[in-house]
Amino acid sequence: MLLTLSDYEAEAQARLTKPVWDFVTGGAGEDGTVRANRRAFDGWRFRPRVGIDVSSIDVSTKLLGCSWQAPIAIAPTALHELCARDGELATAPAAASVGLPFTVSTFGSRTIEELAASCPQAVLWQQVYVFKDRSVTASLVERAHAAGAGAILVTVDSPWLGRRHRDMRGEFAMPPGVIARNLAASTGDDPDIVSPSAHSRRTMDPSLTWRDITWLSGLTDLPVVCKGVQTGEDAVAAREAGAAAVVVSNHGGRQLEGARATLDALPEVVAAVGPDYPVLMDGGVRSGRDVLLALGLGASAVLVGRPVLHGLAVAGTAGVAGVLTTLVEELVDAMGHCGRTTLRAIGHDLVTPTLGARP
Ligand SMILES: Cc1cc2nc3c(=O)[nH]c(=O)nc-3n(C[C@H](O)[C@H](O)[C@H](O)COP(=O)(O)O)c2cc1C
Ligand SMILES: CCCCC(=O)C(=O)O
Repeated sequence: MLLTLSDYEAEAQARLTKPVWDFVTGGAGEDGTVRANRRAFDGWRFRPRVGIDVSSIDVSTKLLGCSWQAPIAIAPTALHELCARDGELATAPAAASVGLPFTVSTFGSRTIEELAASCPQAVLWQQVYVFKDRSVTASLVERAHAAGAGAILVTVDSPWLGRRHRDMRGEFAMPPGVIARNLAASTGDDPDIVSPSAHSRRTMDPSLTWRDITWLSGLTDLPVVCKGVQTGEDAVAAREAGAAAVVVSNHGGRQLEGARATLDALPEVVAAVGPDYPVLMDGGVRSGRDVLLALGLGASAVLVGRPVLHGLAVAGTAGVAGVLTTLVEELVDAMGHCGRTTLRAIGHDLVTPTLGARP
């Protein structure tokens, strides 16, 4: 029975080849930060209130110029065709049916134009990297705008891709026929991503600074969101560079082994930018209760990465819709039991450190 996101994960593992499973699941080094992201949620418990009418619960929100049915978006992950034949073409209708934004990766196996045409109801965001060749980044932004995207997420944690031991030991190579078509539409040819790590060394720009974010913000009227911020200082710098929001993210533990859990970094970031600036987070969110803890610690919304790929591998569109619906239903359930009927009613008083879990 597919009751929880762990059920989808186990079923996905049974369906994917080992190299693809390792690529999706793995992180930098020995996966220490991947585990930290998950464990951090165990460090917090709820302080439920009772005596409050919870017969009607509204988890919808307005953020970054669009309406969301719940404070959850799909994080950008490369190449959905690794997990399902139609790739992102299967993901977009699931996001649209649940009413949540879908961030298309630079390395999407389908172009943002194809996705916008095939699923006009979907709220699509475009993730970009700052490439050495700035014209490729600018082209991604321009195409996203023309395709009707709602926001640009610029990933700032990737001078190159992290040292991912699982992929290095398994000598991961992209399966033949899996093509980064979204990037290809901006470079004009099929980018050689057989080794993602080698491709990143050739193309991603390690000289990226906040000046580049200012440049990027000047290219578009769309909200620009900085993804990959892990400190209060950098959140303030992102805001000064023109970002409309930040995503507290360590790239799902795939970049710096030893980075702290994102849930642990979140309160510092929220304190630095104040309550009126949108702070999103991702990394290890695997239930609606996790979503609620993140909101209690100050997040405006969360993104989910791997669980969407698990849903895709299990049952395409229906699988992704199942994963997203589960998260929303669990969030509503937990809010009711906590005596909270709207997102506005969620504050730091909702959470308390787990006794014995923290020094
Ligand atoms: C297979 C895979 C591919 C990813 N590709 C990208 C990408 O192309 N761009 C990006 O900014 N982040 C990428 N990420 C990171 C996700 O956007 C997100 O930060 C992370 O998956 C969140 O953690 P979670 O998987 O625990 O939810 C990728 C993550 C995975 C697992
Ligand atoms: C082919 C690009 C892979 C991207 C990726 O793995 C990541 O951003 O984590």
